[in-house]
Amino acid sequence: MASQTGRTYNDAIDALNSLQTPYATIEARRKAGVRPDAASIAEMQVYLRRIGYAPSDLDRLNIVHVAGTKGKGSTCAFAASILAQHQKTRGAPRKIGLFTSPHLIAVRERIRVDGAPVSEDLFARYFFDVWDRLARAEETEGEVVVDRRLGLPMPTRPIYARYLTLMSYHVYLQERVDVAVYETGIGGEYDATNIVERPVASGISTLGIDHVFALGDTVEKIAWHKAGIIKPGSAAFTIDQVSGAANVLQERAKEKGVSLKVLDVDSRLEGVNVRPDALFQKKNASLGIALAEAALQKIEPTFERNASTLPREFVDGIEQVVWRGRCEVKAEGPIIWHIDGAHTVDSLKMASKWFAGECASKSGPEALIFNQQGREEAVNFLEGILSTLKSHGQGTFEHVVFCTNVTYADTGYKRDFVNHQYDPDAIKALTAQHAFAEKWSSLDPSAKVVVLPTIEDAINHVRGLSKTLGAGETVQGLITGSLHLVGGALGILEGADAL
Ligand SMILES: Nc1ncnc2c1ncn2[C@@H]1O[C@H](COP(=O)(O)OP(=O)(O)OP(=O)(O)O)[C@@H](O)[C@H]1O
Ligand SMILES: [Mg+2]
Ligand SMILES: [Mg+2]
Repeated sequence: MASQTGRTYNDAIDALNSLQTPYATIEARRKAGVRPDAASIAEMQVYLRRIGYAPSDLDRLNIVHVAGTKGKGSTCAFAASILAQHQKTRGAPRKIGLFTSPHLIAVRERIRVDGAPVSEDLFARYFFDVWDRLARAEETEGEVVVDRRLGLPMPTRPIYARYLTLMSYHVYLQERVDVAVYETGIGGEYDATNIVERPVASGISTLGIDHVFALGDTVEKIAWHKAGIIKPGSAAFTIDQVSGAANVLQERAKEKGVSLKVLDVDSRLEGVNVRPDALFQKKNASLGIALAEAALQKIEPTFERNASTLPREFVDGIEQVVWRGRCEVKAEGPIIWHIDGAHTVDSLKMASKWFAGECASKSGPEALIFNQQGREEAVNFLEGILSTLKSHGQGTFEHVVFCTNVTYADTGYKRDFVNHQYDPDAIKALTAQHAFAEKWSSLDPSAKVVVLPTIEDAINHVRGLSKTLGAGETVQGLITGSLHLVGGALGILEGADAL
């Protein structure tokens, strides 16, 4: 039925893709120094009203809000997974929302209800509800100028990620979600998710350097943005941070009259199987626990925190959490794929350390598939990967492949991955990939480095290496550098409908 009206899931994704800011506009803004600011929030408030909601409606969602440079998604996944286990045994929360970004395999995974991505039909319905409401509101109200810097009227609809954020509120309010876990997109203060005024709790995961153009080039400036999700009257948690960042978080919390609780690794995690078994993940889990506890305290008057042991549901939630594309291992015959969406200096070191540990007991060649599109500084991330590997007793990669984020050799991007935000000429010419290759060859002249146009080509190249294996050997493949790369790779390894 939906197809007759031209309003299928695919139609929604096509319409959504039309809301991407084209590369040329991004460049022009960058040159003019236009950054997200308070106007971005004012606009989101107008859009929310135009789709029929007041900011206070969001209170019904009991939002758990998470910002941070790394570990946001994992923290959110832990919190949501704990809540899901609690729901299973105790019937509360009634319905759990989980809003994350970016997506790995399909856009609709960004908006989950009770663990599952919203179905294609529901996604299409809610997507076009919002689409139509925004157009109608503009027709009746006329154009609104919120952005005084540019003096331009607000576009009819917000851009891609902001549109999905707006839509998520519609989905969760309609579906009567009573706890919604929200990952910020970029930063916090001016992020589209920050129109929530009374979250149940805010959590700030590990801070570091990323999104320098939007957020600033020091960890202090970045911390200022992230602290923007701390709200008067709501609980706030973080884990230990580098000192500059920690101070800014505390100052900002104090200004708002909030006592920001700094969590150690939760001692109740002793004996709990946190995967991967790494400090960073235990920090993410600790934050997830505190956030879930805060949510349960709000919605379930009888819930009592037990300071010495974790309830069974919490342990199950942590041990059974699924967060795809992060520290994932997949065996494919003689190839063992290690898949991790790390894309900052620190997280790439973390991923390399994890890979080195996984390879310690294996024999056979190691192969890297890497990309990061549209960020020139990524060429400097390569050194960290190599030195981490070496310092953890692994040699180096025998084979290194750089490819674009284009999924398939024949058909190009999967619809959910169409991206207008990168320089199309650079993708065609494999400019970034050649720069990576040159850098890697200078760091490790013995590596066999190749540049290939698509993810599919890169995977097939590594598959080809298994033909020359000796007895008992496997190829250890690491796919990292970009969540788009990792999502495309999972799609290829698992079939196009992988989710
Ligand atoms: N607390 C942490 N500190 C450092 N690195 C981390 C941390 N948590 C996760 N990572 C690394 O970053 C990768 C991405 O984790 P995750 O998806 O939780 O982060 P995110 O903050 O949501 O990142 P994104 O910018 O992709 O949204 C992980 O696979 C892991 O390699
Ligand atoms: Mg990020
Ligand atoms: Mg994320």
